[in-house]
Amino acid sequence: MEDPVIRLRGIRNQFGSQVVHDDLDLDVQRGEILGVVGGSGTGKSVLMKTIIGLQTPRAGKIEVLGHDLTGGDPAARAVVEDNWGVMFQDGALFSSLTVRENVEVPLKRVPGLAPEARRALADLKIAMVGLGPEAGGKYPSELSGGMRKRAGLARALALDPEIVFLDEPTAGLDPIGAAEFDRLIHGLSRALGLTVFLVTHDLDTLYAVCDRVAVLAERRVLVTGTIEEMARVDHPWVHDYFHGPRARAAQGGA
Ligand SMILES: Nc1ncnc2c1ncn2[C@@H]1O[C@H](COP(=O)(O)OP(=O)(O)OP(=O)(O)O)[C@@H](O)[C@H]1O
Repeated sequence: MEDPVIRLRGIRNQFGSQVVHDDLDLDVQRGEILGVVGGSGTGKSVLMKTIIGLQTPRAGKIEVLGHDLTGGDPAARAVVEDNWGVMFQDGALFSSLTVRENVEVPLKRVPGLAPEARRALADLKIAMVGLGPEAGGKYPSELSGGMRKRAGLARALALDPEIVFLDEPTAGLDPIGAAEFDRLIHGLSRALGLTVFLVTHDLDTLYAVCDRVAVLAERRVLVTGTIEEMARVDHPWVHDYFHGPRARAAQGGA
C-alpha cells in the first residue's frame, strides 16, 4: 500500500491533568474521505488542530505528505501548509472582506501571481463550490449559513491542496442543505483526488461520503474501517452509535 498522506504515531495531548489523547495512532490514505467521529469531548477538534499545527502535542510524531511536522522544521511546515486547506465550522471568514477577497487571502502567498489572475482564480473556486458569480462581491454577513460554508470551502481549495480538513461541515444546515453539501464534498474529492479529513457528528454524512471512519474513544483512535465494518465492532459506544435509530435512518432503514 502507498504511504499514508497523514501518519500519526503515539500522539499525547493533555490540558492540565486532563489527558485527551494518549498513544494515539492514525493513518489517512491518499484520496480517501475519512470521517472522524466520537462522543462529545473525545478530542476530535483537538486532533484536527494537532495535525494542522494549532495544538502542540506533548508527545508523538506527525507526518504529513512525508514531512515530519514534529521536528520544528519551518521549511517542511511551509511545504505542507501550501498543500492543505482547512474549513472551520462556520467558514471562519474575515467579516470585513468580501467572499472573493476571502478566497484571495491564501492566493497572496503565491509568488508572482498578478492581482487579475488572483481574482480570476478566486472566482473559479467560488464557482467550483456552487456559488453564483454575484456571491464573490458579497460580505459574509450577507450570506446564508450554507453559502458561508461554501465560501469557506472555496477558500480552503484556493491553493489546489492535496488535503482538506473539514470541521463539522454540515453542522447548522437544514437536511436538504446538508445533503447538498455532502454531494459537493464527495464530488470535489473524487474530481480533484482530494484527501479529506472530516470531523462530523452527522451520520448522514458518514453514510453518504466517507470511505472510512475513525472512532475516537478511550483517548485514542479506537477503531478504523468502513461503515459496514463499524456495524460489527463490539464496543458499547460504537455499537450504540452505529445501531441507534439515527444510524438506521441514515442507512435508509426503518
Ligand atoms: N485549549 C484548551 N484548553 C483546555 N482544554 C481544552 C482545550 N481545547 C480542548 N480542550 C478540552 O479537550 C477535550 C476535547 O475537546 P474537543 O473540542 O477536541 O472535543 P470534540 O471531540 O471535538 O467535542 P465535540 O464533539 O463536543 O465538538 C474537551 O474536554 C475540551 O474541554
